Amino acid sequence: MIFNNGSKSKSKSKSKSKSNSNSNSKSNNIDRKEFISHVETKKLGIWSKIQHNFKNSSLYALFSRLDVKNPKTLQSAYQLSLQVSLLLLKAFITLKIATLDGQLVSSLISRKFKKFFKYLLFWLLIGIPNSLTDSLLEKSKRLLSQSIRVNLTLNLLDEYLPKNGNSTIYQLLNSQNSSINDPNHRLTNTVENFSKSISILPSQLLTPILDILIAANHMSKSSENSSEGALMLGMVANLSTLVLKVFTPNFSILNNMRNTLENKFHEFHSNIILNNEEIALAKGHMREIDLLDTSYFEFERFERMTLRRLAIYNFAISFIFKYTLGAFGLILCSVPTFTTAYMVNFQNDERVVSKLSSDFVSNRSLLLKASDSLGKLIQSKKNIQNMIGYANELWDFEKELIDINESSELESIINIQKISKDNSNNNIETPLLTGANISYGDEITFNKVPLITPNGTLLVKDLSFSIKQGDNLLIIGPNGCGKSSLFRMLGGLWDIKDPGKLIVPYSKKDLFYLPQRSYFTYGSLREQIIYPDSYDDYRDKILHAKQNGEKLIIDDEYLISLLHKVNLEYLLNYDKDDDDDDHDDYDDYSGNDINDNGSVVNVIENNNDSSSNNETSNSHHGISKETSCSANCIFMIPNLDRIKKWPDLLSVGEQQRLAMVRLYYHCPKFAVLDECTSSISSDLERECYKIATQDLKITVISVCHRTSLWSFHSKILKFKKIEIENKNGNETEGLATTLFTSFDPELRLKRHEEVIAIDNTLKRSDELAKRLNALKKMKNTRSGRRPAMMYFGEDDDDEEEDDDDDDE
Ligand SMILES: Nc1ncnc2c1ncn2[C@@H]1O[C@H](COP(=O)(O)OP(=O)(O)OP(=O)(O)O)[C@@H](O)[C@H]1O
Repeated sequence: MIFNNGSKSKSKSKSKSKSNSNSNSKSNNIDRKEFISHVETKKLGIWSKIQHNFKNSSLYALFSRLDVKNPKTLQSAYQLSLQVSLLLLKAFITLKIATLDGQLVSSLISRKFKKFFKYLLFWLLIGIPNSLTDSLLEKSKRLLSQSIRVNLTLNLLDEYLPKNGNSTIYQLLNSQNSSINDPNHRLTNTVENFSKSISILPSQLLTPILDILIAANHMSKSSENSSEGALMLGMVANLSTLVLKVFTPNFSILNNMRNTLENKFHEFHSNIILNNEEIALAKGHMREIDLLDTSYFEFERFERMTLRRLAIYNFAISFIFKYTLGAFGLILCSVPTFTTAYMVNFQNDERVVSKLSSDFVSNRSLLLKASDSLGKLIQSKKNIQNMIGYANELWDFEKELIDINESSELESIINIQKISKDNSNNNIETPLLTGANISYGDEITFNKVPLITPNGTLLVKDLSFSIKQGDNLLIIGPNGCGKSSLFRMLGGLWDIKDPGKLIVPYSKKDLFYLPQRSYFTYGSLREQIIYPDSYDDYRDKILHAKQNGEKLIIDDEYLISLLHKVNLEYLLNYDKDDDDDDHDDYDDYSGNDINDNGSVVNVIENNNDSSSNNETSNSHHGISKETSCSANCIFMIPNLDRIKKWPDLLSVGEQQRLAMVRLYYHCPKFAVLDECTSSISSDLERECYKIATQDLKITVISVCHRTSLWSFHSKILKFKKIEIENKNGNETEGLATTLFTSFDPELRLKRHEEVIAIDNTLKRSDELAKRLNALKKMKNTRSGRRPAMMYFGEDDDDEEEDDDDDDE
């Protein structure tokens, strides 16, 4: 089988070539390379060609990434060799059973009952190893599939969520060049399907080959004309495969199409789950049903088409291999019987008849099995094509992840080398940001940084500002001008393009980001607060602080005091009655178990080390025996262990307050607050800012619309959109400019209020001027008195006259 994804990359490079001339020449280069390699492979022999193509295949690339010394890889190799041994054993048993079948018939015909029962007993006994081999084979297939799956998943996850904290997922999902939009599907379904198809491959290939070899060998022993017969059988089999090609669909393409349609359907469902509240409030059910129906209908139509083609294919396989080849096999088996019967001196001797019957029965059973196996061998093409499809999908995914990570790793290495040269210190943590235009310091400085979106839209030509610790910065500007984009650059999600330079703190813990809606996980309340710290980090920090005799120890009590500060202490007793149910619901999810004190014990850790029962029964969140005594002192307050669906339980305002607690816990030097308190009441919002800026001395860079927060800032960065004339001479909104200055909140607020007052007065005077005009018009109409109408009462006229008097 030839594995090649060359055509895919060719079409990919072709599509890119349309977009610009650079990529055009690049794709031409790729085409030329492919052409040269194609010519080179043509010169090679068949075996070398297979080797060459295999080495260029996704399957090879995928497996070459696996670590050979990894226990999981060794386990897979062990399962594979076990499966091969079991298959050989199974073939041997099949041969024995076929021989026994023949001997049973022979003893029956010659009426040797003793022998018959002896063979019957053998036949029964051989059933034990046969059944055992079958069940072990099934088990080894599943274990092989499982170990391949675990190995691949771990490999992919290492690239997907790299330990160095690179924002790989963001770049994968937001990059213009990325073709991956279903990483979840690839990480789950595709990996599972791929592992399954690999695990059944040895038995799919080896069993039929062994069956055919055994049948050929057995027949050659029992018949004189076996070589001619085998030749004829080979020719018929060859002809059959040619006929079958007509009915065989391309399973790889079918598989890819199924995945695409299934993904689309899944995506619509995920959207509904994610936005359930918005859809319910907007009463958008019918619209969603339409979308789901359409995508399901497409999927269903495709499935029906596939089933139709599969039915024809299965019929062809069954008829051609089971019956056509089976019938031919029967003819071959019967040849020795007939040739013996027509021999000149043939006597109807019982011994000869029983020998002929025995040979016929064994040959027949082996040949029928072999013809059936040949069909299965042909059918394994379907599995191989599917497997190649899955391998392509997985390798495309992994390659994309590797490319993203390698580019940022290279930058990271360069930066670390730069730093270690300066500091002559080799043991340096990975920096907050990496890149050619990044340097480190105790400040945040943007120097002529062009603000460009990933799809190339220029938002601000050159953004420049600089803040040091204590310079709280307020960012204001109209919607869509690029305020959050600035934070994306600061967070390393978007590149800093030339000639821009960015100075940031080196350590990751010195900058913290709080968006309008923070991320909360299913888990304990403590986990929500300390995120992204793990329990180990939390414990280490406490132990470190205690060892160094620090005054402030950030432990459970401190967390509770923080919750008090933002009026969230009631979360400690949240839904107390439902606790048991909730624990039941989420224990499985978190891998945690609740002990008698209501604190959490990590089940995974327990399972990992079943030998140390005493150790783990005392353990808390994976903390080992040595530290278990201190663990009891660390996880003191069981109420913080309450596991809930926090994102669903909390209102937006509560989530924002909890996010502020998270900020206080981490207490970074700098914090980006992107409208993160917009749903908190004004008084509490001021209190939250006061704690951050004045009590904890966190330097904030905030986007906020309420003037009540201005007083916490000493610098301002103002975005203003500039109007650009387009070709038609119309003005359109385009770039934004920025102005960075010092900020006197009191003065600014006074001016702001003055501006509002003047604005209101102007508006009022406009209204008064309009009213005056209207009244003047009325008066002019009055002076040219219209004739009184028949149905106007006298009173009306009088009233109008009174009005006129008043006006005057
Ligand atoms: N991932 C992205 N890819 C491409 N363009 C983006 C991306 N994210 C944002 N943009 C575009 O960048 C522009 C600025 O967006 P940004 O989120 O920075 O606005 P903002 O000033 O924060 O607005 P608001 O006050 O509404 O939050 C918008 O036109 C938006 O469409």
